[in-house]
Amino acid sequence: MDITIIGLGKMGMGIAENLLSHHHQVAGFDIDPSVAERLTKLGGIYYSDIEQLKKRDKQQIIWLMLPAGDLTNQMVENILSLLDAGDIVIDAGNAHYQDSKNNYERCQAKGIHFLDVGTSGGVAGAQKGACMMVGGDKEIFDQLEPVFADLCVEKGVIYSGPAGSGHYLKMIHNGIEYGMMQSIGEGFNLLHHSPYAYEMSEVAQVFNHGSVIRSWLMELTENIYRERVDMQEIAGVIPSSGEGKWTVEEALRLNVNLPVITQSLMTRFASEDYDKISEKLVALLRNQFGGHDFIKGE
Ligand SMILES: O=C(CO)[C@H](O)[C@H](O)COP(=O)(O)O
Repeated sequence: MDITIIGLGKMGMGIAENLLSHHHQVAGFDIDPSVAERLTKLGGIYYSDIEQLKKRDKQQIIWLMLPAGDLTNQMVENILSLLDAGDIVIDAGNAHYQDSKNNYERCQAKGIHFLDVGTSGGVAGAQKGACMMVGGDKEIFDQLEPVFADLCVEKGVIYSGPAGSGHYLKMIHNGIEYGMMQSIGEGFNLLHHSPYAYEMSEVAQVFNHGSVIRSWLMELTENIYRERVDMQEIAGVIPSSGEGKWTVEEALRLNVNLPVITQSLMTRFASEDYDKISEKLVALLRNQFGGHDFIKGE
């Protein structure tokens, strides 16, 4: 099929590569023109101007791979005026599901189809075989099913239901990802403090062979230890892009218990809090009431 990708960062370029390797025609636009060379080398066509979308006289399939939020929503708004009824917009970024429901409605109002696609598998997955969770109209999913089959690993694609359901599923997926990563981090931290001199890469390797906790994250853990990364040189700060927070917000909205994922999110926030006023205040309070020592900062 003929697909235009908007957003040729790591994920968008990976999708372009994957599509081209499956003999689809790919055009692409990105505000950074330096990506043009890579896309053309892969066999795609680079659009230097979004207005080039106007030129088609057949159904267009637009694949958005942009940062979630304003950038994606604004791009949907921008391209609506360039597209015709019957065209298809796919948002395969990490949008909030409510944004996707709104974007679906905005497209529908102009007779344009919209699919929200939660994409997992990282950069390697985008290039070689991803996992995709697709929300929107079933007949549009059915039309594009061969494309999803090409992009995904076997059994790695699901039609998840109406608009928003793809990104909703990806949101929960990422919440689970937070909890799993936090659990691995904590377990290995305890091993570092243990009385035994474990070889951590060997531990990760054995955890990955036949054990209950074998997983891609554990494979990545093994890679990290095999690379002999000096942990002293890594700041213990974990940024987050939003999906974990949205997962916690959804649990609060639905009054659903979510302790592990919530704590994983809070641990990220704590890691980013350089001032640590809460800990400092607690130390000062116990000094005030009990005369307990506190440690002065540098
Ligand atoms: O979608 C992903 C993997 O499934 C991304 O890697 C994810 O967006 C990273 O999220 P965060 O920055 O919150 O850790």
